[in-house]
Amino acid sequence: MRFLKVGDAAIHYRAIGIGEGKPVIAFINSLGTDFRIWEPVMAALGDGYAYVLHDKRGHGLSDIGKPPYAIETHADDLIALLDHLKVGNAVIWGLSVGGLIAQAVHAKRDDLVRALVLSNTAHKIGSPDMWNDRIAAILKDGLGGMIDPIMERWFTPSFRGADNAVYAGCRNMLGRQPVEGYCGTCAAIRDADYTDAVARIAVPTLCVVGDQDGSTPPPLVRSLADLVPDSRFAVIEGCGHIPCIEQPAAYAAAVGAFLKTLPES
Ligand SMILES: O=C(O)CC1=CCC(=O)O1
Repeated sequence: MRFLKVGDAAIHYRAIGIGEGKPVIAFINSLGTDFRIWEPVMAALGDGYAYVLHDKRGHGLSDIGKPPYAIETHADDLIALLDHLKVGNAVIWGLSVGGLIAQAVHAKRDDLVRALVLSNTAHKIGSPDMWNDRIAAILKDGLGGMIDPIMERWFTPSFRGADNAVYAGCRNMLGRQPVEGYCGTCAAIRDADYTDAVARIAVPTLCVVGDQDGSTPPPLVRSLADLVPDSRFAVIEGCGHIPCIEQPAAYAAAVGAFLKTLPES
């Protein structure tokens, strides 16, 4: 179990295969998840890559620090971790708010970024009213009442079966995130607008989305791809907002095909 103190927060992380000469992938999680969501994708991609995973502050085993956060604060946590691990030139693969954080990492430190995978994300997600309503409701009543509507955006109906133990585990994962940390990251999403910054992305970029994503639907992710110079766009079939859980094999295949096109680092 590894932690790195970054400012006021201990960040929980895992590093696999770093220093072995393999291309490095740094994953960034979505809202309300911890880094275990990447296990099926790492299994599908195999040991030809090195991996860096971390729990955003306010999530998983990381400290909560001082919410509300900014996307740039989340980006600084990953930047500190990559510097600590002496990793440069990594594929930064961000899911949902993780994609916003990936955009911020590129804007701040493009020397760290070999390529971007912007998954189920956008340059701007939702509206301030939507995020303020969600924050107010969760601070008042907790996450419990939000789990069902969030699950409807995360997963397709066929995945949300009562007998699907993985689905049950994902409900537990969301419901057990600290309210202050979850709302802290909601505020970061509310305040983020990378519309101008994404036009300056100068590394190979794949924008990818599930065909039934209820949080960042395909037309929104397509609009992100249209803003990023020379980006690629892919859709994962039979999939909601969390493809690393719902369709890990197809997701790893789509991103793996993109990674194989990258110039040698
Ligand atoms: O909670 C949702 O609707 C899904 C989501 C939005 C941003 C993020 O990271 O997850």
